[in-house]
Amino acid sequence: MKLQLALDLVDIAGAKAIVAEVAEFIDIVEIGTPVVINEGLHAVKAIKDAFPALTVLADLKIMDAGGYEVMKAVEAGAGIVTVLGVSDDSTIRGAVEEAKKTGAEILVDLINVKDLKARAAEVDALGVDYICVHSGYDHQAEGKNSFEDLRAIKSVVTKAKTAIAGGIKLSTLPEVIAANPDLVIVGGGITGEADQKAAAAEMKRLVSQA
Ligand SMILES: O=C(CO)[C@H](O)[C@H](O)COP(=O)(O)O
Repeated sequence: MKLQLALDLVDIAGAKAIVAEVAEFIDIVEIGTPVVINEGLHAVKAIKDAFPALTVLADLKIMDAGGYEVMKAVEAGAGIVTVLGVSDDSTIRGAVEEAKKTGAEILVDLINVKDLKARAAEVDALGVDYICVHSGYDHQAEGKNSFEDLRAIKSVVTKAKTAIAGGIKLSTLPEVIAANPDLVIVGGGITGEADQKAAAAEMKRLVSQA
């Protein structure tokens, strides 16, 4: 089981500072959608240049032009790029085809998908690398999480790795780990802590035991 740090509410300098603190405890660093909106793909390049050993995930939440947008993110240094599960199959196919040219990976984010099991099975058949259940900030504000959703998609996904994101904290991590995802994505559960290094270290310890 791997641990991904999601960086959403920082600029490039802030992202570098946090990653420098916790790099030894994370497998993947996510340049979150708000960071890409603010800074562009320069943020992906800056983090990959500064931390070449880390896989950088570009959370572009692609909805159209999958091949082209994946190409640009990979050029910037992304090893994983996100595409929305609600996008058309042709968009996901284009993203997968482009990623395969360079060995990059595609994570499909099922945020706002209504029939999770059906879409997860369809997306799995398209050859994506990760399928992620996700309660975004707006859903978290309504008190939702994706723990049950993870169990649901794990019953139908046979090829892709599974991932979970959205409001995961140290206190809820054991419940997440019990559902056995391949990848746990944590943003505020690390970045919002006074001691980010200690939070990341403890999360890594728990995830590594699974
Ligand atoms: O993609 C995102 C929001 O759309 C976040 O990166 C993801 O939800 C993880 O962050 P947090 O743990 O703070 O919820």
